[in-house]
Amino acid sequence: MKDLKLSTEQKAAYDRDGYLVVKSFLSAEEVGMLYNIATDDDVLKDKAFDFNDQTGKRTKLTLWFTPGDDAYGLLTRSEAMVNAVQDLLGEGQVCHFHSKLMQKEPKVGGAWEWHQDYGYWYKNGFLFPDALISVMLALTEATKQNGCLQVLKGSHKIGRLEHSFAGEQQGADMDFVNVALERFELVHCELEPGDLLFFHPNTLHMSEANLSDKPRWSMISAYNLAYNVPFREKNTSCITPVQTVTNDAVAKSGAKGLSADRDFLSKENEITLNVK
Ligand SMILES: O=C(O)CCC(=O)C(=O)O
Ligand SMILES: [Fe+2]
Repeated sequence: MKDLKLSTEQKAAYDRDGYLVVKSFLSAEEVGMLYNIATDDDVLKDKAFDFNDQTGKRTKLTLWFTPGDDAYGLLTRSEAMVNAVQDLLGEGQVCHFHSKLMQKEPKVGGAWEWHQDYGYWYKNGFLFPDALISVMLALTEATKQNGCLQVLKGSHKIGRLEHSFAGEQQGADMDFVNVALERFELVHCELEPGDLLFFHPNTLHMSEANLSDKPRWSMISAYNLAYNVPFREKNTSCITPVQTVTNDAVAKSGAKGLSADRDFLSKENEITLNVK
């Protein structure tokens, strides 16, 4: 794992563009181990649920809140990751809101409509979007062919847009999205395994269905600063400061998978499916 010391230029790029790519954060061995856990682990499979797009295509995802001492928990608690998040979010105690393993399978992996993550998190009752961030870690390569993430560069400056249901997802108001598509540059965030993509909760993003014959797996972790106390979300991980571990913890974890007694999200408890 690379010790991420973000430069002033990288921080400025995040503030200006609403996203930042960091190449080769994990070594090939580390990302190989994480991908093997993701594909072989029965707990991760059992706790996965389908999230359907508008056309009925599905993305499997497994979401948990509190980071443990398994390889994924250690990764999200690593000093490198937490310090990078701290650099981008500024002052406050860094907390892990949740991580989700996105399993976009060949031919069936669904699309994600244009949205802002704050379209969801507003419904959880978070007041301060600037205190939240998403970090995508590529476990496989993500390309145009297998449905990599697309962002509108600089669109986080718009502020929160209205969101409504698009399948089971939250989609941003398309009148605004269509204008934003004319005014902001569209960037395909192609990633290699082990790369990171940080993005602001108001950055408009989407991804196409995976019609290729290659899987597109990734983990998306969301972090929050402790002062940003949500009024609907009942899980306390988002206001519990991360207990950091050293950067070699993942490599030393012995490929430990998630335990079944973690606080996994079930679909019935997903707030955005229940709040209008
Ligand atoms: O994995 C993707 O393509 C996008 C997922 C996403 O934007 C989300 O879960 O909020
Ligand atoms: Fe998103």
